[in-house]
Amino acid sequence: MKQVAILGATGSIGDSTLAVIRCHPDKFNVHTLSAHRNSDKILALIEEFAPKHVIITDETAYRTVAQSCNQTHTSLYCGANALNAAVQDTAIDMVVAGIVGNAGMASVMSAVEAGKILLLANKESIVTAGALVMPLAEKSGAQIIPLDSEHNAIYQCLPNQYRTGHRPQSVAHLTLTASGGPFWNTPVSDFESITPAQAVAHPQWDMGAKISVDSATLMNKGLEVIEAHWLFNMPVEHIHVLIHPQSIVHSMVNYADGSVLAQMGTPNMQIPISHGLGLGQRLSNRADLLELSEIGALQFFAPDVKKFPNLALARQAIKTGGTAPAILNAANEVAVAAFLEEKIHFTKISDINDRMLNSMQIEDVESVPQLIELDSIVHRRTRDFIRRLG
Ligand SMILES: NC(=O)C1=CN([C@@H]2O[C@H](COP(=O)(O)OP(=O)(O)OC[C@H]3O[C@@H](n4cnc5c(N)ncnc54)[C@H](OP(=O)(O)O)[C@@H]3O)[C@@H](O)[C@H]2O)C=CC1
Ligand SMILES: CC(=O)[C@@H](O)[C@H](O)COP(=O)(O)O
Ligand SMILES: [Mn+2]
Repeated sequence: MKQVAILGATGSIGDSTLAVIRCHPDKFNVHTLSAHRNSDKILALIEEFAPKHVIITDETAYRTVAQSCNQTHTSLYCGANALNAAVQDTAIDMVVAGIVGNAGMASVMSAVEAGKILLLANKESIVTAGALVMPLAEKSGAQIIPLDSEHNAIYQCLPNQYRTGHRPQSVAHLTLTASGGPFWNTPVSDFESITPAQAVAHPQWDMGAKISVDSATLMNKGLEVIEAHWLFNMPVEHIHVLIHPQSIVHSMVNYADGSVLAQMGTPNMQIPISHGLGLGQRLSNRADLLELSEIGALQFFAPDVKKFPNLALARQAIKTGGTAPAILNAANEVAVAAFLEEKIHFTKISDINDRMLNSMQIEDVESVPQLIELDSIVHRRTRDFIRRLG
């Protein structure tokens, strides 16, 4: 029986992880859960799974949950520091990193430091702190298994026993597929009027609001190029991107002999999560099975980086190195939140990212406290910049 901690249990990754775990009560025990603000949902999960530890990072939500929780088996804790400590519990075998944004970085580092099996969905943490996370995993023995569908696909197409953080032998390049989001076919002249409701309506995947907007601006693919750089130790020039609107081929590995291995499946996160939780065993789940005869044709196109500048900004950031990806990621978090709050137009997201990436001093990445401080500096500057935009 594997003891599992699910960080961000109330989100979309949390939902998909728990859906797989419900299919295998003999294999997994939900040891620890975390939530931020969704008190009703975490109360329902406490009732269903009776986890040993639950961490609520938002204080108000913690108080609400503490007043209503009558599960005697469960201990409740409040705040980010409690979360960082909880993931190091020696009883935990696997940590699912499903918190959205840089808020998940410290808990990812903590799980890696403790040598856990880390099932990584929270791409922002590796974008920001890849230079710290990967060497720490090497030192602690932590096994990092990507859940992000593209990176999980690549991981599945690499030889058995492949360990993340090492440059895979005989690989010419990696090909990340991108759905293109809801607007890859929309004329750029219509971008100004895109609403948050239109941007979060992803054509293929059912996901949280932030990643859905990132998919719509192609920043998600930019973050994924940086994520692939760290996870597979690949130079950015060897990480290609192809628009594939059907989201059936989740990514590919292009080997030196011309062979291309791809992983396919319906667009459902239960599939990569089952693969991660299974550690080599194929676990059943509730995702629809792939019927290629119903899909008909699979299409692939080159991305248009003029229309979607975020993809080029991400490549620039990783080539620049140091804190550049952290700055880009933090600026993007603020810009996406402002777009969702209808404070800025859709087109401003990449403008703001460009401005922040190209106006701040780049330093070497040295420590988590440095990155946390940088994150709050970029947040403040980006908010100020947005205020000045009017
Ligand atoms: N959804 C998907 O299919 C995929 C997601 N990912 C990545 O996985 C991560 C999660 O995405 P997704 O599940 O869609 O996001 P959601 O918005 O659906 O869920 C986010 C989770 O993070 C918690 N959370 C939010 N803010 C904080 C905070 N400040 N501190 C601690 N916890 C917080 C939320 O808690 P609460 O709801 O209680 O407030 C919730 O549990 C992202 O990094 C995303 O890029 C990667 C590939 C696919
Ligand atoms: C499910 C998943 O991994 C997402 O990151 C997904 O890939 C988003 O779709 P896009 O390809 O549109 O960014
Ligand atoms: Mn993805």
